[in-house]
Amino acid sequence: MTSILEQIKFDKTGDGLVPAMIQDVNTKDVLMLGFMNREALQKTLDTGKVTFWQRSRQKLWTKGETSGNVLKFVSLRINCNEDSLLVLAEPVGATCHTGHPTCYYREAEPSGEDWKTITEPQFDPDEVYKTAS
Ligand SMILES: N=c1c2ncn([C@@H]3O[C@H](COP(=O)(O)OP(=O)(O)OP(=O)(O)O)[C@@H](O)[C@H]3O)c2ncn1[C@@H]1O[C@H](COP(=O)(O)O)[C@@H](O)[C@H]1O
Ligand SMILES: [Mg+2]
Ligand SMILES: [Zn+2]
Repeated sequence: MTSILEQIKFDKTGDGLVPAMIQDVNTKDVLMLGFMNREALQKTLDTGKVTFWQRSRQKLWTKGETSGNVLKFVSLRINCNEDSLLVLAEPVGATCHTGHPTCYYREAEPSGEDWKTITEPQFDPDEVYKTAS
């Protein structure tokens, strides 16, 4: 096991997970937030593809395994308290399963009454995530 992993406080919330925010290394856009356990982070480091622990399915999930829209791992940052991660990555295609480049594609102003869509979808989700049946 890589020694940098030893410093990360995976046990804080009792589920062996830390939040992992993904940022585009070039544009600095915030792309998505997922959760990692040791195994997910080790796989990320080993393969160079950002991999999460998906809580509902209780399994490892390499982003892009269906869509091909992977996140190429570039580097890792840790916060002061060592209980969350910032992953710098190079996205291949749009990150969000809605087709938007980032999962954070809606914005509300302080005075606003609704969420405004601030990016354009880059693909049609029905095409990319064809329903298996
Ligand atoms: N592709 C995505 C995807 N891309 C980005 N995200 C973001 O990733 C976050 C974490 O994923 P999940 O919510 O699935 O994981 P979790 O929060 O641990 O578990 P639950 O919310 O399911 O309990 C989401 O909140 C989204 O903001 C995605 N969440 C889910 N998917 C699904 O993942 C599947 C595979 O897609 P690809 O990885 O692109 O091939 C498809 O079925 C997609 O619908
Ligand atoms: Mg979720
Ligand atoms: Zn999304």
